[in-house]
Amino acid sequence: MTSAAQQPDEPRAPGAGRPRGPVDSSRVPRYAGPATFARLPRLDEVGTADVAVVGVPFDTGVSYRPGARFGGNAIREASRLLRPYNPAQDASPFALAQVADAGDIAANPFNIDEAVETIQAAADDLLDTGARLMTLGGDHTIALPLLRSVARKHGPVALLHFDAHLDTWDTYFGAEYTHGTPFRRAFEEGLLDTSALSHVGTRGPLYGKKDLDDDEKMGFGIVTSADVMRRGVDEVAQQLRDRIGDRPLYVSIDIDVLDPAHAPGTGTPEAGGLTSRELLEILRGLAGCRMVSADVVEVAPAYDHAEITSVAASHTAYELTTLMSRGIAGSRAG
Ligand SMILES: N=C(N)NCCCC(=O)O
Ligand SMILES: [Zn+2]
Ligand SMILES: [Zn+2]
Repeated sequence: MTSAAQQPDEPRAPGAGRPRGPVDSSRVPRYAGPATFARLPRLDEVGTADVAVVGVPFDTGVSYRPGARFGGNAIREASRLLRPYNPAQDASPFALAQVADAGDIAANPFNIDEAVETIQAAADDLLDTGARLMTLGGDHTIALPLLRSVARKHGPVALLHFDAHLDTWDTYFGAEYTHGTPFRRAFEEGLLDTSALSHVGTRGPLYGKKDLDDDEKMGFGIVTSADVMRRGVDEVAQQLRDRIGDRPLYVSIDIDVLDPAHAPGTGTPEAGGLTSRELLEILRGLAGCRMVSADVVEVAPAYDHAEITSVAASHTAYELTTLMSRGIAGSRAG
């Protein structure tokens, strides 16, 4: 049996009342009960949310190790230890806005085209309620339908892409929808504001120099993993903020942006990555940007140890959620 502290309150009318926060971990042990993100209420318990945390258990687009279909639930499990006040941003994200767990999108694992359509339709439905999305992947293929959905609402968006990889390749085995190609498709479809596209944490071997030439022609700027080390997180965050300005911003975080020491549980690991401390600090430096939705992808728990990767991913999603909640509270205050 669950305790009273886990029972839903009365449903919250759209836009009304105080946000319902997480289960109180001083009353109900944090390891008890179902694992929603940060022990927040389910979306159906609160009716409507300012930020909807949604899982996309889909990994049919991978080119190497499979298993990111289990990433969302691993992040939810690891997120049991998150607490309601975020000192690094001096904010209580779940009090500033209603954040709720919208469950998983049921994407067809045997048909990528159909899965991409299903993911977009589900994202459209959530965005149409007025929510911003905090998506827990899934492999990086899912960024394409998410960007389609966000661009349908906001027009072409600024993109901040944290990843070891460019993910602007053309095709694999002739396939257009894969985890290495979402941002080329998004560029071709006009979903991106090409004056504000950045990769952060890029590193590792490529197929050829042309990969970089193509990427630059699409408008991307690159802050490599070594750049972050040499220049430091504050300068990097400042440069990113300047580039983004007040454009609607989509943030896509492939957990393999972290060094394999910080994120072993992923499908295409590359040496020489960011530390989790660097990633979290750069994200905190984005306060004030108009982040309209975000994803954390490529967590593959089968290769993880001691939840290293899913803990890092849960804190990453927590910082992103805090940024969105602060933005929502700020725009409410006028
Ligand atoms: N999006 C991720 N994680 N990886 C893309 C790697 C593509 C490749 O195998 O070359
Ligand atoms: Zn990657
Ligand atoms: Zn990626």
